[in-house]
Amino acid sequence: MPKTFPGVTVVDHPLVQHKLTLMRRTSTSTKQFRELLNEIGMLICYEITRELPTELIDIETPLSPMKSPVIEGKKLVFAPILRAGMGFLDGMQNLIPSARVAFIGLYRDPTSLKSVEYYFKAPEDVADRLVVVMDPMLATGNSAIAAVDMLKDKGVTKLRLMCLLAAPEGVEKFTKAHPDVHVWTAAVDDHLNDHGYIVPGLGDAGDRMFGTK
Ligand SMILES: O=P(O)(O)OC[C@H]1O[C@H](OP(=O)(O)OP(=O)(O)O)[C@H](O)[C@@H]1O
Ligand SMILES: O=c1cc[nH]c(=O)[nH]1
Ligand SMILES: [Mg+2]
Repeated sequence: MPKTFPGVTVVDHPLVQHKLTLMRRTSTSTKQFRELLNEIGMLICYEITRELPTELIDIETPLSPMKSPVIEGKKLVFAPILRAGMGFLDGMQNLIPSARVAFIGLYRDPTSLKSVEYYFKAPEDVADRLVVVMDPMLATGNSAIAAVDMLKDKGVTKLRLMCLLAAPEGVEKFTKAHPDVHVWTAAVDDHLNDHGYIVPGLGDAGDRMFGTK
């Protein structure tokens, strides 16, 4: 039985797991890595939005008028943590084009592993919306905790966290810091190494996406 973590949904759909295996491989190219992250992003977004409220609107089919459900995309904000969170954005915007976008600039200091803020830009009325924070990697949890702190400081109360890979240490720290924010991920791996990298993991997501190493 796979271990379960309170507050975390592991998206164990075979398509997601297959694509994640390809992403983990060292031999996967930068281009393939970006494409796979985008594709997995859409599949995880499908799960994250499963319980979004819908409203009935009046439409006409070729045969008859009817009331039919729609989601209120404008009430959503996608909030990628730069840089690696950008890898989810295209696919998610394809699924929900009317969602707003907030950019959260954070990097992880390689020695202290603390997150350092360098940019924040959100819609003015972000506090009235449901915000999906996106970052493929939840390692120590420091970046995701800081991102949610920044959004809560702006008055946001409805939040979800979307990742690709998490470490048990990061899951524990994040869910303790923000028990109200549910986490979706494709896997919770074994542990963090001495440099704060997820093992077995997939390496440095930002570097693999942008070819910076
Ligand atoms: O849970 P944490 O220990 O905070 O680690 C995870 C963070 O580290 C990586 O970003 P990084 O700082 O390498 O920036 P980048 O995305 O610009 O490469 C990753 O994309 C997360 O944001
Ligand atoms: O394993 C890790 C940890 C932090 N950031 C990454 O990109 N990968
Ligand atoms: Mg990085």
